[in-house]
Amino acid sequence: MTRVSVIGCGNMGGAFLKGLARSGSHHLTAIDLDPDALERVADHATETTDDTAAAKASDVVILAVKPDIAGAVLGDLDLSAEQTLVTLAAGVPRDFVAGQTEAQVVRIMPNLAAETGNMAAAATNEGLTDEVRALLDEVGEFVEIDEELMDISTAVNGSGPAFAFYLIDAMKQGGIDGGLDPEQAETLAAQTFKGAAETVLRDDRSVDDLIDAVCSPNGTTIEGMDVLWDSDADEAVVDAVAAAERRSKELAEAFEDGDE
Ligand SMILES: NC(=O)C1=CN([C@@H]2O[C@H](COP(=O)(O)OP(=O)(O)OC[C@H]3O[C@@H](n4cnc5c(N)ncnc54)[C@H](OP(=O)(O)O)[C@@H]3O)[C@@H](O)[C@H]2O)C=CC1
Ligand SMILES: O=C(O)[C@@H]1CCC=N1
Repeated sequence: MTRVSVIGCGNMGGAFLKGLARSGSHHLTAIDLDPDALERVADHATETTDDTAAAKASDVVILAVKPDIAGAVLGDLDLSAEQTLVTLAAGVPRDFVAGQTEAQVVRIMPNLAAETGNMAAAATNEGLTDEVRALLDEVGEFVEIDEELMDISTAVNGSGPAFAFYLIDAMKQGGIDGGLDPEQAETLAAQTFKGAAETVLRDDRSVDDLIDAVCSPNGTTIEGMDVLWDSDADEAVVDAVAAAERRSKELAEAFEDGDE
C-alpha cells in the first residue's frame, strides 16, 4: 500500500485518483479547496480534505493544480526528504519545484486516460523512484525522458487526447452524414480508434504496412486513403502538436524569468 495525496482534484488530479482507486490497494487522500471537486472524487478516495497539510502523511504527493498557482501551493507545503512530490504542471520546471520543497521531486506529463488505466505518460529520469514507477504502471504506460523533452511530451501525450477526440468526432460526423444514428456513429468511431491504437501498440508491422492490410485491392479503403494522402491532414496534426509544444515552452519561460 502506498499513501498517496493528490492536491488539486480537477480533471487531471481526479483522473489519477480514479485510476489509482481501481486497485483498492492505496490510501488515497484527495485535497482541494473546492468542495464540489472533492465531492466528485469522494467515491474514489480514502479521505477528502481542504487542508493541504494532510499531504504531510503521504509517501507520494501528486501536485495537480494549474501551473500558475503551483508556486503558491508549494509555499504552503512542508514535505520531508522521505516523501516524493510528483509535479505534472505543464511548463513548470522540475528545478523550480525542487527548489521549494525538501521532498524528492519527479516531473511527469500524464494524460486523462489515467482514469481508465490507459494513460500515456512521460517522466523525468531525475527524481523517479520505483514507488512512483509502480503507481504510473498501474494507470497506464510511461516512458522515461530527459526534462528537455517534456514540452514535446506535453504536446503529444498531454494535449494529445484532445487532438484524438477531435479526430474521433470528425469520423463520427462522417458516419452521421452517411445516415448512422449519432450514438452508434460515436461507438463505431471511438471503438475503431481504440482498436487501431491497440493494433499499432501490439503489431510488429509498420503503420504503412497496417494501412496496406486494410486496403483491399480495388476496395473501399484506398479511395478514402487517396483523399487523405492528397490532403494536408497530417500536416495539420503536426502543426497542432508544434503549437502545443510552443505553448509549453512559453509557460516554462515565465518561470525562467522568475515571474511565478
Ligand atoms: N487536464 C489535462 O488533461 C492535463 C493537465 N495537466 C496538468 O494538470 C494540472 C491541473 O490541470 P487540470 O486538472 O486540467 O485543472 P483543473 O482546474 O481541472 O483542476 C485543478 C484543481 O485544483 C484546485 N485548486 C486550486 N487551488 C488549489 C489549492 N490551493 N489547493 C488545492 N487545490 C486547488 C482547483 O479548484 P478551483 O477550480 O476552485 O480553482 C481545481 O479543482 C495543470 O498543471 C495541468 O498542466 C497535465 C496533463 C494533462
Ligand atoms: O492544456 C494544458 O495546458 C494541459 C497540459 C496538457 C493537457 N492539458
